[in-house]
Amino acid sequence: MVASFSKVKMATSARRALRRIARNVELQLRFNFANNPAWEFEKVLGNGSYGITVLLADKDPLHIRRDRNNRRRRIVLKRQLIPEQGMADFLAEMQALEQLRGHAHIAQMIDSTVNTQYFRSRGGRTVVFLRRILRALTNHPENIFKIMAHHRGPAILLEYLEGGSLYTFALRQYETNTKLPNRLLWSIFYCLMRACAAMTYGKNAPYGGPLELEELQQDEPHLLLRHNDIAFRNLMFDDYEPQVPEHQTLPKVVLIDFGLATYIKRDGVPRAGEIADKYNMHECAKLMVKLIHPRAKVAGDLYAYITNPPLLTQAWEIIPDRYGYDHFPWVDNQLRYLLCEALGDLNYRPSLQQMLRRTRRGALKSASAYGPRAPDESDAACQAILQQLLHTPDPENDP
Ligand SMILES: Nc1ncnc2c1ncn2[C@@H]1O[C@H](COP(=O)(O)OP(=O)(O)OP(=O)(O)O)[C@@H](O)[C@H]1O
Repeated sequence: MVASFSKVKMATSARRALRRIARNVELQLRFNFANNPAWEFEKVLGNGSYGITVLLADKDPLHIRRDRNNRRRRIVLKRQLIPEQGMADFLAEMQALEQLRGHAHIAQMIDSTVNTQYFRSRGGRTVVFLRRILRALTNHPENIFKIMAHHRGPAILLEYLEGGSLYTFALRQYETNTKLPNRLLWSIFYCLMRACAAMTYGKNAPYGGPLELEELQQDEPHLLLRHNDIAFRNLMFDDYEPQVPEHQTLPKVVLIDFGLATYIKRDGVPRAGEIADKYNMHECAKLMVKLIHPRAKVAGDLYAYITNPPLLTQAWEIIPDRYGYDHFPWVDNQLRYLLCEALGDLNYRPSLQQMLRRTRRGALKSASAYGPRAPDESDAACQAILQQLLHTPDPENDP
């Protein structure tokens, strides 16, 4: 009892210390950007154990550098909290994001460096002055590294995904006890499967090119990439895409944060690709169950036997119980049984190819495909729910 009390105390003081360090790094960054003619520090987006993530905006006084929605360009900057700590996480994230650049369901890395000090200006005062003016006019994102050049350590620049995170979405859904339309559930699930497909092959596309919707590749070697941190907070809503049927009425969901990503060793591991796929898909399927039943016990290793189809699964709580009572009658049966399979015994889980096919079919179902027990599945109802769960300002976090 005493030992566990002191453990809690240590964890609390470690958390407090981390918050203090993050606050200091934030102040330092605010100071760095305070009088910069090109970039402005907008806000802190979050911080983990090793890094801080902030939002920067292009000052663009002449209104010549707008984003695709004709708004000010914004960029996400990730940097270390403490020099040398978490270097492996940064390197892992840079490597994975570089390889996956060009995939539609992965956050797009604009640029990265292992050490911002490489960007220190050299030359006399006049040269430095002229360079500053030129930079303010063109304002290449690389300038951000130059602004931080007197700090040691890695930094990553990412495209800003402004739709909000699935964490906020799931939390508000839970708090408001909202039944999600099946179309929204299928659409999110399909995006997650596409993100899993993205992790099977590298694209190494240059930044700024068109994004490709992920399909499994027969001829490419499997990347064997495991994300290791697929969680609501690491999934972000992006934009609607009029040219992509499944993103026309519902926005795309994108995977971020590859700091804990690892590659399965190819040598001597039979079916290593399948193992990587099933691991990533399993994490996604657990999140989907949580969106249907926020209190479901899918976090541990608790499996139960179901009879139809006969299998051991972690998703038993979302289908009718053994007395035939259905707690979630409004949720599409195809979706629920697919989740039971995806969270079933490892040897019987569907392949990524099957998951892609079945989630695509689900995501393309129309609003009228659902019976009277389903919630309102219309475009307007789905958008109203997104509006309520994502875009309503949070008085605590968005004062
Ligand atoms: N490209 C992005 N667009 C918008 N918001 C982002 C983006 N990348 C990160 N964020 C926000 O910043 C938060 C922290 O980012 P990230 O998860 O990459 O950092 P981290 O230090 O690894 O944090 P954690 O360990 O908590 O996952 C995210 O939860 C998300 O809300």
